[in-house]
Amino acid sequence: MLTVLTSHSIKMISYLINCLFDPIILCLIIINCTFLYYYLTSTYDKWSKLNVLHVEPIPLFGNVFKMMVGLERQVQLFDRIYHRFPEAKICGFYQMRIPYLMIRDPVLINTILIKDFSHFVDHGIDIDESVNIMGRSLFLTNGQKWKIMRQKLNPGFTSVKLRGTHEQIQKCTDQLLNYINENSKQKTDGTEVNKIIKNLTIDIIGTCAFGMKLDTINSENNVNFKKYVNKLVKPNGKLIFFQYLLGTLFPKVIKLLKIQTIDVDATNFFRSVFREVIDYRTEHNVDRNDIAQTLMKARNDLVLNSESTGGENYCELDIIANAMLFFAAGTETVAATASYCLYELAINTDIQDRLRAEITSSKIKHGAQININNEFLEDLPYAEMVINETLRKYTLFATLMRKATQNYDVPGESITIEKGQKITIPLYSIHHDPKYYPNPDTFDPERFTEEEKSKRPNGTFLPFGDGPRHCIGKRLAELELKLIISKILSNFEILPCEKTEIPLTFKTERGMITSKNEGMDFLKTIMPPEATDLVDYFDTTYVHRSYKSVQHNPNNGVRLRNIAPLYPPSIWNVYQTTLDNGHN
Ligand code: HEM
Repeated sequence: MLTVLTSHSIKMISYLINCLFDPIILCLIIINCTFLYYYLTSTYDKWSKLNVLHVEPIPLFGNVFKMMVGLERQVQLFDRIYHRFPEAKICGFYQMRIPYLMIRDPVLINTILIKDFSHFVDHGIDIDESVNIMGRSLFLTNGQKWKIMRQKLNPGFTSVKLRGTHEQIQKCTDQLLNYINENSKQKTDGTEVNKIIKNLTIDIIGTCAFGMKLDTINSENNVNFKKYVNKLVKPNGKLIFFQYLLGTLFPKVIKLLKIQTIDVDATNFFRSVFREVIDYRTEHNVDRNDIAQTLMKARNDLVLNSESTGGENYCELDIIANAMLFFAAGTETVAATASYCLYELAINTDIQDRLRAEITSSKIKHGAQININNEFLEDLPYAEMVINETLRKYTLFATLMRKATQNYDVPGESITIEKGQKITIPLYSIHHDPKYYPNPDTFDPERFTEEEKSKRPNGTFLPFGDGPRHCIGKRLAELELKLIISKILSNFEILPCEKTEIPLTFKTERGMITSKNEGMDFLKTIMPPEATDLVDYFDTTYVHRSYKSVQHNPNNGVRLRNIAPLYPPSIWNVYQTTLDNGHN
């Protein structure tokens, strides 16, 4: 058998070699290669013609060779280009054969995102909606179709609407606390914080966007939900290969091939779930004033009655795509940010202590010891500083993207950005530029005091983007983050454990910068049982830890005096009384 195969292979190879020396075939190969070479490099003179500073491209790869062969991450590529021209407002590079313009100057960024937004409406990612339903979602739709859909969905994310979801979100975070509590009793070597917060965020979007109680944290019944959300957010080899690789080189061929790049089962699953929600709500006259209701109203206005569609056609799939997008965009992002934040709090206990003190005092001030209320959430300035610093240091998306939808004369420069030009705004690099953030690798919430913020130009802090196309879920994400952090810190002390990776290493997955070894995943959460009497007072274990350190530390008192100013007098008095009453 083997001999037969080998003799066949030899014949085949010698036939091919003969072909190669056939003058006609050789000629055809040379013509094709020349044509291909010309096609792949024909765009490479764009930036030199326009006198834009740029990185010299190499055939086929442009400037992304290192990234394509795995020698650098996407964020490193953009950072390399950003630092290559430190004085330039804009610079050019080539992603394979496509010329990109990087906007470096914060003032220009601000103008493009906000004042001159009408010239840069689109994200500029072309995904054929007939092969991937996500092409219909808000993130990927363009022009007028995006504008109308965004107007319809915006009302679901206003502060007033979100207030209506506090209770739902709070119930989910309570489940999280119970889970951590049980888990930390059973597992003493650390809690997989990131994993359980991911489940929590699925529950939160489930309740807010679908009006469903999923309880992913506790039950394995929701394997379907977990499975299909994962399919939406996990890297999809087919999508990367056909859409991003071949699609960049031969967009027309890929359009013709119509290869499905999204899991059809996931689409069908979300479709049937959303249908059930619609049927249930219609039948039972449920009007919950939540995001699900906003989606249903959009369906009524744009699909069923097709009023105010400005000539655009919408169908049921457009609505389902957005429900799916909320899961894809609203779960991993919040979970990763919350986990990074807890990681930093675990290794910076002074920040953890100060934050807990603020949470405790705000709870008492606003009577939110049992049920968190709106006044409490709005009175957490230090928590906002800590969250902003997390969003800066752990910028999830390396860049923002835009495409010029009209010709645009760059103010103060002799260059016109042509209609169709793709633009990159290097978020990560700006958030880590020592010019705006000295010692950028240090976690320092003080960068976000009002005074420090006023020293930086607009356009230097954009974790959610900016302007009319900024992240629609920004308020929801901030609300979730405050709730998650304040609930956890009120009940647990967070410490690094053996599995915690210090410092963290990173990778880029699905365009999102994530920790490589899930190193921020494992943290120790402790709630010593003997602290419960103090927990009654403060709903926190902070006092217990200080109290313990007082007990065991020969210099006791010193630490207490040091931390005293962090507490408002009311709390400090109770604390002292507790110690005086014999706990010391
Ligand atoms: C920490 C959490 C989050 C971060 C850092 C984040 C970041 C971003 C960024 C950078 C953009 C692009 C904005 C631009 O182009 O100017 C975006 C868009 C978007 N985000 Fe978020 N996001 C987060 C959470 C959420 C949540 C919770 C939801 C929804 C439930 C959500 C839904 C969306 C949607 C639908 C878009 C597309 C908006 C449009 O094109 O009109 N995001 N997000």
